[in-house]
Amino acid sequence: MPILELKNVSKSFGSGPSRVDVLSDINLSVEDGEFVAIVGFSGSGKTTLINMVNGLEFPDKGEVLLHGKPITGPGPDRGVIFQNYSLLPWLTVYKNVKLAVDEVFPKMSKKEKDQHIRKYVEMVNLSHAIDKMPKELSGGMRQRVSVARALAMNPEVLLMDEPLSALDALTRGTLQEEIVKIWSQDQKTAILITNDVDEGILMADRIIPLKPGPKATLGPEFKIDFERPRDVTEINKDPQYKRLRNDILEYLIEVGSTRRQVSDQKYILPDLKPTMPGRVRFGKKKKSNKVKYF
Ligand SMILES: Nc1ncnc2c1ncn2[C@@H]1O[C@H](COP(=O)(O)OP(=O)(O)OP(=O)(O)O)[C@@H](O)[C@H]1O
Repeated sequence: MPILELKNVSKSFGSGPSRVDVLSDINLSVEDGEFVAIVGFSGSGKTTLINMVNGLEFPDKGEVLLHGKPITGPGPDRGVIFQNYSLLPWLTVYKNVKLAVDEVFPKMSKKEKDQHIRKYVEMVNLSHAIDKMPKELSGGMRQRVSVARALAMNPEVLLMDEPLSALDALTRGTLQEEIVKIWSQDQKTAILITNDVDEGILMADRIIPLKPGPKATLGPEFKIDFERPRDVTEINKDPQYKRLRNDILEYLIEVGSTRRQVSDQKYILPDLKPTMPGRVRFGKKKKSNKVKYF
């Protein structure tokens, strides 16, 4: 059974003339341990989609199921990393992580808890800053704390809503690497919301475009089967990577322009920036380096 399923999900906001039909007929099935990226235009409904998985929003139609049961609210089985860090400014790095750990593991001994917190802070390379306040940290460091906090809760599913989009390319590359490393070590299931096709290709097993709304729905999936750990330099040189990237972008641009003809809503295209400099390697190893198309 898939760990997560969205079945015929539709979601609107408001009523009467101000009603916005954001998502329509969304179907998604995610297997345990998979890394899925949902890529789409700004304003197409990506956050609404992830909020339903997180239990912050509920579908008007259809159902969102975790282990076959409807999601009724947020829970420790799902860890979320947002774009805007969401750290408590009056707590140190250690205490920001501890707050989450206290909530999820109330029975853990003081010593175990301390080791647990330090392990995750170490995992994101922030041991040297463990007693610093958020205001003393750079954007990338703050986002690392968010990653450590989400992972220290040991969720089954890691939900990431454009977690790296505010960061510079180098920090972004390093954090992409760290997230994939931890995902592969801890065998988590991960859902990444991004507007960056390259990020999806480097990190995920599958990319699913969200067609822009109104009534946005999921498009055909693109299987990403590059060998892991993924070497950015090697991938950048691979003609299959270029083909795959072009196919996804072309698809997004095509559905974007079709939708614009039937809607006056404005969309911002996903990132079309050049690929990052080759420095990092991504995730666990896979047998084949063939790219599959569906
Ligand atoms: N609580 C709400 N009430 C009314 N409208 C909403 C609400 N939440 C989202 N919307 C609308 O739903 C649409 C999709 O928003 P959403 O934030 O899900 O898009 P997104 O793809 O995540 O955008 P971005 O990439 O810019 O973050 C937008 O038109 C937004 O104004």
